[in-house]
Amino acid sequence: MVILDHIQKIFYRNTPNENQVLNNLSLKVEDGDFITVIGSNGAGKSTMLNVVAGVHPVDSGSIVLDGIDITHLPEFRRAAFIGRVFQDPMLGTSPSMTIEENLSMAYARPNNMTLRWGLDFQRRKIFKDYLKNIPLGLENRLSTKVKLLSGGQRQALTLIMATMKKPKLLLLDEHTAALDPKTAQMVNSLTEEIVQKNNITTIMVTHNLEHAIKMGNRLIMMHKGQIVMDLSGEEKSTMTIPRLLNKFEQLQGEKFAEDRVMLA
Ligand SMILES: Nc1ncnc2c1ncn2[C@@H]1O[C@H](COP(=O)(O)OP(=O)(O)OP(=O)(O)O)[C@@H](O)[C@H]1O
Repeated sequence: MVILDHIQKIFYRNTPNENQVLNNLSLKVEDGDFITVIGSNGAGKSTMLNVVAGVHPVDSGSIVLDGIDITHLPEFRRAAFIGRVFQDPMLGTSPSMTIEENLSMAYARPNNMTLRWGLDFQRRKIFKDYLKNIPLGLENRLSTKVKLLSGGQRQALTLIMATMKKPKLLLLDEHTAALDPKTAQMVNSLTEEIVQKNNITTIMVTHNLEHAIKMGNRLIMMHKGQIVMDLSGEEKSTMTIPRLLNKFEQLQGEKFAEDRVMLA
């Protein structure tokens, strides 16, 4: 279980540009929850993921994971049990290394954070088996350098690397937003499959309202650094895009047409 308790995050504190981005935000994430997170630009969605991952320190409040207070744990220590996939397919993998070298590094974590990873017949077989699950033919390209892969192939690989050692928590920050719709669908299906199969607790930020409704078991909406809607069960499955847009418009006090929400 992950508990965010009254988190405050202020950028440029005590300056004319002071910006309170997380405003007393509290969230309890149950084991096995797959939460989709929506909200308008600047609502604080990425910042919430970043404070959980330890990228930014919080100004107050606490973060507890499985009963352990990780509020002040550095990012690299949290990386041992928190998997992340970002929007940019260039992040998350080492481009000049081969697919199998990248997988091997991920496989060595969290016990071995050095480059002392090895490749042998058995490991190659494990990697091939992982890759066989994705309809991209990567299982036959283990020695291809990652920089030669498409964005979708890289995101799929990053997802596999982030979940290979079953993290306690998986953070997905618009991880399909930069992909074409068909590839995004493939990566989303792979996400659901991996998350369900391994019962990985997941928080996924998305601007795609259809994905937010269809994927996961819980949907939260953020606005001005707070959670303003938290749906699960039938309330979530019967939610519609027009009703979500309506809620956005009520919160913003204006028509939502100019925001970056996609209706695809
Ligand atoms: N590292 C940072 N330093 C200063 N300000 C930041 C930093 N990261 C985010 N912010 C500010 O925090 C606010 C919220 O940003 P955040 O990226 O969390 O929003 P978001 O809900 O993810 O938005 P979007 O949907 O546009 O990605 C914005 O005003 C942003 O400029």
